Amino acid sequence: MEKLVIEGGKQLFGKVRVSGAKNAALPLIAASLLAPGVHVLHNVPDLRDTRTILRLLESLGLTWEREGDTLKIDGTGLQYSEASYDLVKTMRASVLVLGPLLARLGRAKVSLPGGCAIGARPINFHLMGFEQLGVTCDIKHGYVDARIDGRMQGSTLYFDIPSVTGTENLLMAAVLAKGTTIIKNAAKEPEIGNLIDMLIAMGADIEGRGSDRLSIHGVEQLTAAESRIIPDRIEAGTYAIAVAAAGGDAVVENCNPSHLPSLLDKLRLAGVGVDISEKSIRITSLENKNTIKPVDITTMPYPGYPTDLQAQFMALMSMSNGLSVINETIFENRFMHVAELQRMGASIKVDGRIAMVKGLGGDHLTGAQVMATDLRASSSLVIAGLAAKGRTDISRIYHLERGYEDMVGKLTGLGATVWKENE
Ligand SMILES: CC(=O)N[C@H]1[C@@H](OP(=O)(O)OP(=O)(O)OC[C@H]2O[C@@H](n3ccc(=O)[nH]c3=O)[C@H](O)[C@@H]2O)O[C@H](CO)[C@@H](O)[C@@H]1O
Ligand SMILES: C=C(OP(=O)(O)O)C(=O)O
Repeated sequence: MEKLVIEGGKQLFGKVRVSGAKNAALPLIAASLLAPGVHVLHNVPDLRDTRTILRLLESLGLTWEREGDTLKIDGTGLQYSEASYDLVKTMRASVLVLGPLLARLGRAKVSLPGGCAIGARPINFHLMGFEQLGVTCDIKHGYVDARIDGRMQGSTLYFDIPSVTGTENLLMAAVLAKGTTIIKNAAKEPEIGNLIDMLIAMGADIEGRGSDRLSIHGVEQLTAAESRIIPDRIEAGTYAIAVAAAGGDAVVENCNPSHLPSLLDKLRLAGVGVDISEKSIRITSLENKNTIKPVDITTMPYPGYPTDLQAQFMALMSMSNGLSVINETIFENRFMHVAELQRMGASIKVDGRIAMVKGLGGDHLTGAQVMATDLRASSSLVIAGLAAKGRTDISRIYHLERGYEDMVGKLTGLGATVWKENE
């Protein structure tokens, strides 16, 4: 297994280019199950998770080829097969094949993902939605066995909590259903807009893009199309926070600042320089390094503060000059990074879903041996390691590789001293 080593304490300068979004690439790749022919996707990041979903598609009879960041997926050879536990346990988003398989074959058998380090993460909303469209879903031997004779029938669905992959799964099911499906309290994350654009390019009829009420008028068939994955807002936010924490002056390029309203506001409140243009964010944190102000955050569905940037902001707040309160409302167990940040000198107390962070100033963190527990917990340790004095060794970086393309190369390009080593 590999670990990541960082010699901290260096400010970051220059430019870093953001890759395509993991959380958009996964549903768009799954959507290629919906129609035969060659689907062309541009700006696809090469990540552990995108490789996993492509292996899953291969197991269902699809073929694909990659040239640079362009992926061509041939949806013609689709045949019924199970999505096995071995694949699903490494990536929960594998459940995204359920909707398209039901739409095209009327049958899907997908391993239940189970919980993960950040929470229980049930998929009851997905299953309830499919059942309302006429599907029978049985849970047997750890698998969801879902089937319907003929086409699904459009219906009105309501989510108790807006679920991102739930909305995506039901969108992909409803596009080929008979009649109209309405999804109320749908999630509004930009990745859903990206999926809707792809589905419309394939011939789907969807209204309400960007709102929490989606109307999907089912069509009889879809055709393969060409789409582009949006920039990864979480990767962009991670590098923006990294520059704020380590200090420096750098431009996060090829991103969409309008997808990060809450983070950019919070960084400004923390005293960090934030200048945005259409496709880039310049972060300046030169004199500020020792005067980061404490700022509270509460994670919320989009456009609220994203849970996927909570751990990274906590690393920054541990270097502020005061008390900040972090309220995690989305996942019940997303504070696994706290104990590791404490090993680096952070002062954080957790009470249920609230973390109280006592910032001890910009020069307080010290490098340590720490362990990554999930994807974003890992990136918060990277941020702390960049800002800390001395050497930080982060083990289990396979978590990081699920969602960050070439992080070592990108940080090195900003002037950081960072490398991978065998453990
Ligand atoms: C691949 C992908 O896009 N992953 C993202 C997606 O995950 P994911 O789609 O799994 O997260 P959801 O939006 O579904 O989860 C939101 C909340 O709803 C709950 N819930 C969800 C579904 C369900 O059937 N029952 C239920 O109770 C969850 O436990 C959670 O508390 O959105 C999360 C919230 O922005 C992000 O952290 C993940 O990075
Ligand atoms: C939680 C995340 O991903 P997933 O839903 O794939 O676990 C994430 O991207 O931070």
